[in-house]
Amino acid sequence: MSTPQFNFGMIGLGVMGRNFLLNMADNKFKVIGFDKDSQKTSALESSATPGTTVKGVGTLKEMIDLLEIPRKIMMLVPAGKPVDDVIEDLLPLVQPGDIIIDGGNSHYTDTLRRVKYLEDKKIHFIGMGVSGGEQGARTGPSIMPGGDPVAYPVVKPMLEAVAAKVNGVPCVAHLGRDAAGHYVKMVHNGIEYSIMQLTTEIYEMLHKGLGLTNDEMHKVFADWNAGDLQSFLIEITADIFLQKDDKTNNRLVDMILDKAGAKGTGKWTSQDAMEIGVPIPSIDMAVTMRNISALKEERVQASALYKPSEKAFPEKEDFIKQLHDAMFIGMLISYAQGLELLTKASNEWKMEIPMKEVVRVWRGGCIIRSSLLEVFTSVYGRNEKISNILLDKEIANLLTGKLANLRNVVSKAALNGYAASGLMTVLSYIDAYTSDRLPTNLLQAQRDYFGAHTYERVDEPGKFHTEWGK
Ligand SMILES: NC(=O)C1=CN([C@@H]2O[C@H](COP(=O)(O)OP(=O)(O)OC[C@H]3O[C@@H](n4cnc5c(N)ncnc54)[C@H](OP(=O)(O)O)[C@@H]3O)[C@@H](O)[C@H]2O)C=CC1
Ligand SMILES: O=C(CO)[C@H](O)[C@H](O)COP(=O)(O)O
Repeated sequence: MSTPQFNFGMIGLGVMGRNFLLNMADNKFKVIGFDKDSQKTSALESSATPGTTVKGVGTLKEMIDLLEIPRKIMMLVPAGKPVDDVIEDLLPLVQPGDIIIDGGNSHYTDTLRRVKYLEDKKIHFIGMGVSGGEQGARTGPSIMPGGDPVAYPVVKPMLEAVAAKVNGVPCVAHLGRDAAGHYVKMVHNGIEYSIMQLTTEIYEMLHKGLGLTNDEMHKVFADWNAGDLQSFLIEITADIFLQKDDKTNNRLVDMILDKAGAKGTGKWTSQDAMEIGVPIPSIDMAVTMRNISALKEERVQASALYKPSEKAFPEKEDFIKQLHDAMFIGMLISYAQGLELLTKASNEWKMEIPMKEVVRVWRGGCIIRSSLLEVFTSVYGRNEKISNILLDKEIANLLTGKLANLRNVVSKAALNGYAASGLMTVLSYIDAYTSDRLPTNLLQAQRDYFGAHTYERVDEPGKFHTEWGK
């Protein structure tokens, strides 16, 4: 048996695993990697920074023998069966006290099951969200671990070393019990879906409505990124407009088919929100719009039957300002809905998620990092138990001044045939959430009429039933 000399092992050396491991090596940890694709394993060492200690091995047994005890082994493999396969492969090799980390986008219920399964075998299991994509994993991701309170302090110094830093503080924290880390990452992705959907709607109106070129749209998004919309997603959107296509010399964005892919985290966010009754319509709509985008052939047929082409908007500068405000409110509402889901799911599923830490950890490294997260950190600093950040006065002030512009954008989109479903949903959500009397009294009357479901009254407590029409 070889002398254990390595600090950390990684299984899965694809986009995320390879980069995360090289980041660990850059931070002076001695690391070892394995992938079932032997080409990825052999490519690992040659991509390491000179002077760092990185080893690729051909079997898990070699990795296990070379790791110091307790072993710290992370996997970044696709969610689902591959995670269970890796666990089964590891079980005959590891020993009680060893730590396995799943850093992929696993469904939180799978993580709960795995925590229990491995607990019985005295193996620590940490479900951990990682965000930042390829570049983030290499230079500093946002890291969202949860679960095992005994194992976390053991890996904490390593995670703090590789995480993104904001003002010198690492973007990692223990985010709650059991599967909380994966729950937080799931909702992070739901928010990501919503913000991305909104940017597509703004793009459509800038491009088709105002006739802006890619260069002009680059400038709009770059300007926005220099102001109160500063965020990774606005920044990369600005970049995307400049990218040339190698094959045609057109801009690449114009050559990409309008069919969105999805790996599932957005849908899971919506499913869980429905399960526990938390309204997150902007995230739901973003999932729905990806589904509509996938119906390309049907859309082409339908457009020949129904669709008048979108009309141009006359006034340019004013409308760009209105679009800015619509995007700002949309981004804020995407977070508000996701954060409310986290707050309520934390209670429902007893995860003890520290909300102030969540928004702090999201400030750097992750796909949804933005300057708004600084504002939310202050909101949770004032009241960590707040159920929805819209109930905070500072947030209300930020939002109300821009609301008229969102209304203008939504009404122009509707009148001119733009499918701005995300922005429309944002506006309806605000109007409903801030309404002290919804028309739901009529709905309750209908339920009682046909099903004797009873209703409550405005003037008296209790449940009532009426023999309607008698
Ligand atoms: N890409 C991204 O931006 C992000 C991804 N994630 C999540 O991280 C995880 C990994 O993603 P990503 O790196 O993009 O995926 P990749 O497909 O690029 O890499 C996964 C690697 O794991 C290997 N693998 C699969 N099963 C096993 C196994 N049983 N033993 C050893 N190796 C195995 C795969 O090999 P093979 O190809 O031969 O199957 C592949 O090389 C996923 O859960 C993903 O959702 C999270 C944040 C961002
Ligand atoms: O986790 C991520 C970013 O945070 C991954 O990039 C994920 O794949 C994005 O989700 P989808 O593929 O469904 O768009």
